[in-house]
Amino acid sequence: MAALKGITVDQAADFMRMVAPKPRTQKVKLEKARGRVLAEDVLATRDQPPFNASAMDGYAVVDLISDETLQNEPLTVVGDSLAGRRFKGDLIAGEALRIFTGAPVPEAANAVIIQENVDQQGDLIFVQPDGWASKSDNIRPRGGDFKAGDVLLEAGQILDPWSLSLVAAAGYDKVIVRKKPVVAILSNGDELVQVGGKPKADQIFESGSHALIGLIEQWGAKAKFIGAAGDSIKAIHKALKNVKADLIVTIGGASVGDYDLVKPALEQMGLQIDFASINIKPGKPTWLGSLEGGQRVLGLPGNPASAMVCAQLFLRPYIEAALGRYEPRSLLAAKLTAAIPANGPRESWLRAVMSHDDKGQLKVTALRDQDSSLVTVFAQSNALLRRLADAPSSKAGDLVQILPLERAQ
Ligand SMILES: Nc1nc2c(c(=O)[nH]1)N[C@H]1C(S)=C(S)[C@@H](COP(=O)(O)OP(=O)(O)OC[C@H]3O[C@@H](n4cnc5c(N)ncnc54)[C@H](O)[C@@H]3O)O[C@H]1N2
Ligand code: MOO
Repeated sequence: MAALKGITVDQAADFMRMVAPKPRTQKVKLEKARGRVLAEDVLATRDQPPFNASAMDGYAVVDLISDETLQNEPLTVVGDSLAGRRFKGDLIAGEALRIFTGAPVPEAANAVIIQENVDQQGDLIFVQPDGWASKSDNIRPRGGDFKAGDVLLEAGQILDPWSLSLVAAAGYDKVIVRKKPVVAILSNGDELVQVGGKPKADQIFESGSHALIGLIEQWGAKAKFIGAAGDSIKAIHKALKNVKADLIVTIGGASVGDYDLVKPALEQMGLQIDFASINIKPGKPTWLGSLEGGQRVLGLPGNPASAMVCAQLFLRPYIEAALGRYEPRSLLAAKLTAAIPANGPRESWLRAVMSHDDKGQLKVTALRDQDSSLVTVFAQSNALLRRLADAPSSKAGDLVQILPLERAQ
């Protein structure tokens, strides 16, 4: 494909989905499966519960319930049924079975009377006058939760704690999930010092990778941090030469400055550019290319907001596609709390704070300073506010589109 310059946000996101590798699968133990994407439907192999089960502690009885004349007669307790150990035998009219929550109910029994409604004297029980249960009361029918053959979870679903419990209830100790795509990250710039190091007067701490690694893992991929390379073709080349990953992401050095050396370094590795920039603010210099042999590289700009907005909009769709999840961006409508000016020619994604008003309606405030270098502003925001290219100004109360960010994970 010819290199595309200044493509739209939607074109770039679609392109990222298109070049993502086909989903691969692996089997994992259930205790390692949280957050993974199911690759196959999970089918129930047996009924749950596998027998009619008592919902209460009490006495299982045979149908006397409709026959009020017999309700004053005592019943003879003939045994007990415990959760995990059933009563071997059945009941007939006039008999009762001591039974506990979760225990199998014999075939002939059709109600469980809770023990609070019963007086027991030796082997006999007397049901209090208003203590009779109605038919089937307090019995959970076999298969009431799910039946053998039911599709419990579908391929493509993310295994969260609740769905893991369902997989366990169905008896599986392993599940087939989509393999995590591997995303390698290289930061670049002589000015960057890793946390723990001592920055010189003209240096800053490297921070971008810390957000990026977390986001990549939150989105279901495996992040591999290569480190920070200085501004030299040799250092960048060396850092990326033997990297094995589905995608390499570089942070910084994406622009046109004399020391933006990522692309020149990769040219030695046969770099072919897919697109060289995107019509977006922040993040215009974001680019994509592939090396000799097909290794794809996504170049994110160094400014923290540019890197994170573009990771959200372009890296996430790549990861989702590699996990077999084709999810449209889920934008919500929110009411502006304060006016925003007309937009320029680049589609903008403003760092913003969303919340609900007292009527439960979503509202949003664009943060005041949208300079893409500000880590504090990004750290405060919980949504991105989308402004189409050349959008006119909007006033307080207007509805705008927002993309919620999944914070606190
Ligand atoms: N003449 C032009 N200059 C610039 C243009 C342009 O079109 N013409 N584009 C601007 C835009 S837009 C952006 S965004 C930046 C992106 O530039 P780079 O990707 O080359 O980023 P750097 O110059 O390497 O860094 C920018 C900024 O971010 C800091 N940084 C870099 N990496 C990290 C990191 N891992 N952690 C924390 N901070 C990082 C770096 O120190 C710089 O301050 O270019 C504009 N210039
Ligand atoms: O587009 Mo740059 O990303 O303005 O900061």
